Amino acid sequence: MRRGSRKGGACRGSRLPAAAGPAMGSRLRLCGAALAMAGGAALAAWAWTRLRGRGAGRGEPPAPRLGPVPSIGVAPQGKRQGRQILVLGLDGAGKSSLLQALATNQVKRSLAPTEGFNAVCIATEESQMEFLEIGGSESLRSYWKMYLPQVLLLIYVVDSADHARLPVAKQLLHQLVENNSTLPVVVLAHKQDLEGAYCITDIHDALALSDIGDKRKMFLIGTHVAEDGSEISSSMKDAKELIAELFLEMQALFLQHNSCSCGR
Ligand SMILES: Nc1nc2c(ncn2[C@@H]2O[C@H](COP(=O)(O)OP(=O)(O)OP(=O)(O)O)[C@@H](O)[C@H]2O)c(=O)[nH]1
Ligand SMILES: [Mg+2]
Repeated sequence: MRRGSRKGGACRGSRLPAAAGPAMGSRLRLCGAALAMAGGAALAAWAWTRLRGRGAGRGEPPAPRLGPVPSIGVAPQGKRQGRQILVLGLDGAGKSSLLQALATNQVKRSLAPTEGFNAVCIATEESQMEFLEIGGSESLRSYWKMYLPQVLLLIYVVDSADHARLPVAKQLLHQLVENNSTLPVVVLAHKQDLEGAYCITDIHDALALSDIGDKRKMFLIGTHVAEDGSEISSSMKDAKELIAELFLEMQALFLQHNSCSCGR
């Protein structure tokens, strides 16, 4: 396996330029520090302003809540169907840290492993995004698949420097989406700040993303949350904008589908 550059940017000696896309056979967009997009123009209009404000309390999004894994079929599922974004990945990949940063625009690394689920809400002018992280430890992975049918979008986080566990991360991702050929997937190649972190091209290869169907929308973005207290990196902002836009798009499709079903 080749080693890549840090910081989620261009990949030294990579076979794929930052803006490569169609040649990969799927609708994957590779996104570096500047969120290079390629191929057909899904998500052309970024709407960062939609993400501002309307959180709980003093305009701040609520802090992540921790809790036990809910029984399947009850909250946080149920009537929230069609609004949730599922966040999965191996333990320690950085899911909670990422969510914290996305919710507050500030970096504050989470240190405690998620022992159940972690629900984070980000309100936008148009909708309310509900992120649901299920912890990545082995005992919790059996719950992952149960949440898939009712979410609009899957965010899959990998620790780009955890080379040894990339094959496991790949296997789990492939198992997750094997029976769902259209669920959009955003892969976050996280911890790009770490020495030895694989760049997005290497992560693309290690996860065999080309093999995950050609019907779904798929994106790969390098991210990191570097320093406590600092503002989030531009790649994190790009990821947030991408997720918000994709979420709105999928929610519109979901509502359209539901109203058609009701009219029958
Ligand atoms: N260097 C570096 N460390 C990070 C980054 N993001 C998170 N971490 C650290 O990685 C460790 C795990 O982070 P978490 O956010 O708890 O990981 P998780 O995926 O939520 O793990 P589980 O809840 O156990 O599934 C923590 O010590 C974080 O401080 C990053 O971008 N760079
Ligand atoms: Mg966590």
